[in-house]
Amino acid sequence: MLKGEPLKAALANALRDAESLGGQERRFTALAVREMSRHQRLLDLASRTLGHPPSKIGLLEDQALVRYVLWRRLFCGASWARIGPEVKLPGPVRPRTIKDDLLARVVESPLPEPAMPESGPERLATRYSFPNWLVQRLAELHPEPVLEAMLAALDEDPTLHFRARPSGTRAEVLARLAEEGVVAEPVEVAPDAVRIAEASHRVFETRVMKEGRLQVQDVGSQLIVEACRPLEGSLSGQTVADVCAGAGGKTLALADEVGKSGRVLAGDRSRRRLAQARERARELSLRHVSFPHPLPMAQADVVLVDAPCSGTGSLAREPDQKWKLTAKSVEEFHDTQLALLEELAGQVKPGALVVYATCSLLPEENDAVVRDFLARVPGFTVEPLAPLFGPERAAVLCDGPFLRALPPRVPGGGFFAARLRKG
Ligand SMILES: C[S@@+](CC[C@H](N)C(=O)[O-])C[C@H]1O[C@@H](n2cnc3c(N)ncnc32)[C@H](O)[C@@H]1O
Repeated sequence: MLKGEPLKAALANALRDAESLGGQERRFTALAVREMSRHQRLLDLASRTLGHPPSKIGLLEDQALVRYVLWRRLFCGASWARIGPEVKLPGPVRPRTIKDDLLARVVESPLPEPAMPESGPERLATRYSFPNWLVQRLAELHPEPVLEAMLAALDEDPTLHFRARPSGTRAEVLARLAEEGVVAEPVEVAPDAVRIAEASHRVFETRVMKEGRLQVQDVGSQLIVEACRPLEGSLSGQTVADVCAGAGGKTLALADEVGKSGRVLAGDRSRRRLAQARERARELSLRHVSFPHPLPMAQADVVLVDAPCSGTGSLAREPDQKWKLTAKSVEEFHDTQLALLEELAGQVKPGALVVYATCSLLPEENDAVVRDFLARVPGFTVEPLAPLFGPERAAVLCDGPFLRALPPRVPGGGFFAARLRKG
């Protein structure tokens, strides 16, 4: 978990092996690990202020321990009486050189107000634990109050959002959840989106969930699927190619949209993720989803390119990514995204709609990819998304011709989509 593997995968592996942990302990462990990564910069500043700079703490395990006790102190308001037993180990289970009395001092010593940087972006980067380069880039795009609200939203453990299925049945699903004692509410900006207002795990035990009437899905992901709809009518009966289907989140939603008279053709470079997508489609008996290789792109009326990206819009869910990304990796994503679009442009049929989407906040991976694609590949035009969403939602969701869902105005992560029509 400390060696550069994505946190989500490392956590899943570690928890799989920790057979003795119960459900509540697993949830707490996952939360604690995410939080330590999420608030890393602020926790390290507190550690430095208390005279223990992380650079002077030799073992990574010890650094993690100090971050943990500081997270419990500063974000959970826990005292040493509570934290002490949590960090005591029955034996030499792992390397650890820090003694309990030092940890106790870290929790109990008065913490002077840490010296905050003066400059706007650096102050925000410190306050909300983001790398300077990313906040500086975002500060070029958004006024400070907007940026601060965005960073604050990305600095919180995200609320789980769900999609009511099939489309248009949200009110019924909400009523069924209420009958089962789960408090949930509609999310205004997306017609099928549901937010659960309490500890999210209970919803997984409900009948409505077990019947497959709810799917975990970000609000932004739901909007991207909506961006695949025709301006008039519905996707019913159409053929959609989901080029970067991953584990199938949007594939399942697209399958609901096209219905049994339509088809979803799903592909992805990762066989492992595609196997997960196949399994999920099988569980929901979505027989009109298939996984041909190569994808017969010329058969598709709509092609969704949910491109690999920096995931800067999903940093609330995957906080470790912010410490791994660099400005250079963003440039590399741009090149991959452009190559992906260029490669399929020649394969899609005339009249087809290509929806290009990311969960990135950065124009390098969004507007610039569309701009460079249009400059290099003739025959495509951008179709504005506002008419699809209607004026009220477009005012919140659209920026020029594009979908640009930004937290906290749109709950959940940040997303982008563009509609490209082949002439
Ligand atoms: C943003 S994720 C897709 C998420 C997925 N659509 C969902 O809703 O859950 C991007 C995906 O693109 C895949 N990918 C990366 N390069 C690719 C390529 N050249 N062709 C197809 N898929 C690719 C990755 O394996 C990854 O699963």
